[in-house]
Amino acid sequence: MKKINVYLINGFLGSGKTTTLLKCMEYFKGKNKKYAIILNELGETNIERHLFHDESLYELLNGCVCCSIKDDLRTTLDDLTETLYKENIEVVLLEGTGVANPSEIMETFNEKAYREVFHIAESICLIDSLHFIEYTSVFSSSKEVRQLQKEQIENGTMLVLNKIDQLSSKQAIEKVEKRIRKINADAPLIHSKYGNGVTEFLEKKQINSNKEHSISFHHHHHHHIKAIKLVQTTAMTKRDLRDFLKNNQDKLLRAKGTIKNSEDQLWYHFQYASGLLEWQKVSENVPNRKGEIIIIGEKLPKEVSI
Ligand SMILES: Nc1nc2c(ncn2[C@@H]2O[C@H](COP(=O)(O)OP(=O)(O)OP(=O)(O)O)[C@@H](O)[C@H]2O)c(=O)[nH]1
Repeated sequence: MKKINVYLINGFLGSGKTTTLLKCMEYFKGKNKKYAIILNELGETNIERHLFHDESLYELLNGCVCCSIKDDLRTTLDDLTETLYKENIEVVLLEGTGVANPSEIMETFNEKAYREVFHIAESICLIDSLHFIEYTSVFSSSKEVRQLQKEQIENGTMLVLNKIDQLSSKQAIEKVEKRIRKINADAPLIHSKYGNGVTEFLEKKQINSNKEHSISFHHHHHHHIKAIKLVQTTAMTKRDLRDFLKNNQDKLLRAKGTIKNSEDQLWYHFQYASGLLEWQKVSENVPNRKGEIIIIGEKLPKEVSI
């Protein structure tokens, strides 16, 4: 039986994984290939669920805990295997958490039971061009963060230097590339803005070969990045949130969520990555909606309130 092609989308927090996943979904839709999505989210709820309508969606919600992800993934893959053929699913798109080591995921797919069904077609590693140097510098990042990024890049079969629009000079791009190449000298590398170019690469590759390639895993443990989920119980203004993020910027790597703004009583999704905060008005109406904020960082206190 023909194996199901799996596309892993990894990369550090805020590097553009979801943006790229959405582009991949469009691509496979255009090819009339049915896909299932596996989201490996931090925190207990998937904040980005609203981006995925009517899709075959599976969620791994405890992804940040080293190793427990394997059990979660096995359960998901067992469920998925049952429905794959019934629903004619040909492709699986899996987005890792920004802080998971992709080798855990690859190792699970490589177990005998799953190897017979699935084939990892590509392990796409997104890199945030603007912050990569900072995130891998001994002066501005922790050992855990550096190690994690190294593992993600080592395990990529395709490297995507994303957010290239944020780098102003050729020299800056070369510096990032040089550092990436020290970690992974062989995988093809593309420059990208908002995940553009990834599907074109996949298309070209598919035309050139249908051969299976073997992927080796590089695996280390131990990182102390954690996610905290906050439920919004009291009214909040956009400014409250902005102040909170600003005051905690040294500890925060990423935040996202949905909140009700007490000024106009409207709901907003927000994204905070690399120090930048973006808002998007919520269009869909969900009865009894609750505000939710996921913050991800190092050295976060046990309890946080905004
Ligand atoms: N300027 C710029 N912004 C980008 C680019 N790609 C993505 N973004 C923005 O960066 C933010 C994070 O992008 P996501 O696609 O959510 O990143 P992610 O890797 O899925 O984030 P996590 O799931 O938290 O790890 C969003 O606000 C995107 O719109 C890019 O190429 N350039």
